[in-house]
Amino acid sequence: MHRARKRFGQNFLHDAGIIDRIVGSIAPKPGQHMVEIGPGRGALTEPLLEATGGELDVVELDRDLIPILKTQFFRHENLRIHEADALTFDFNTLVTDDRPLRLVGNLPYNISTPLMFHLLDYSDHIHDMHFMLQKEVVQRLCAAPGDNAYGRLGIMIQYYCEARYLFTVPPGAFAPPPKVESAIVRLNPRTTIEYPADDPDKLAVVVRTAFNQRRKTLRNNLKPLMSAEAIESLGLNPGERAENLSIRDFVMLANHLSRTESSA
Ligand SMILES: C[S@@+](CC[C@H](N)C(=O)[O-])C[C@H]1O[C@@H](n2cnc3c(N)ncnc32)[C@H](O)[C@@H]1O
Repeated sequence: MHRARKRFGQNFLHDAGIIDRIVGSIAPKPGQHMVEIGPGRGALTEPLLEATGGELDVVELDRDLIPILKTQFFRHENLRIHEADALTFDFNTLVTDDRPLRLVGNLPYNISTPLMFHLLDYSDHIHDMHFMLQKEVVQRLCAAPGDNAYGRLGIMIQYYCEARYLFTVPPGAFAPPPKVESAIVRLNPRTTIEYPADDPDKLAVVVRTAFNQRRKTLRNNLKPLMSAEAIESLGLNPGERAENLSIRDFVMLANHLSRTESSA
């Protein structure tokens, strides 16, 4: 018998109603290229295989789960089991035709943020991603300017993806139950970025610096990068706080930084 491992963030789904609701929101169809990250003991794998007509890629790190999955799904010859760390896995190796990937995962909470950033590298090949995450993380991913949860994570992810909070999942849906509530998020990589940054790395720097001390103004937080006059010249109020700026505002600040640095 496989014992749930804390190290791998193993909280297995066992509530049939919640599993149905998750798969219903994903709405997988035959012929689509679904990929599940962290299949665990197969709670989502089974209905995903059923919906796609038997084709699925899964990426699982815990090597003790691999033989269990192989035994459980031995009839499914189009289930491809990859024993790998999703954080370093090259998702391009799964792209073998013109079908975009649809990613699904009840993710270990400790890897969720780095994993989402890793997956952004493949966004050209991804149609959508549905993840179960800690509720607070989903709130941050989907937050709008002015929300308490609005900050670095939401801005950087929403720059690349549309993010939607689908629903909350209580701890009792898992065995063992986690200490916190969870939620399902849908991320759709944008086909075109409305306000592109000249250099996305500069956008990351500006956002990080602007939120350095949340209660402080742009004038104060951005001092190491630009003057209050420069902020004003972009039509922004230096007395404003970062939490009230739109993604477009951050892009303007980042582009100002790239342009002044390249002309210096
Ligand atoms: C929260 S459990 C979910 C299991 C199953 N999908 C479910 O819903 O019951 C997370 C799963 O991700 C796996 N995992 C943890 N870290 C991983 C990583 N870096 N790469 C791939 N899988 C990982 C764990 O072993 C576990 O099976």
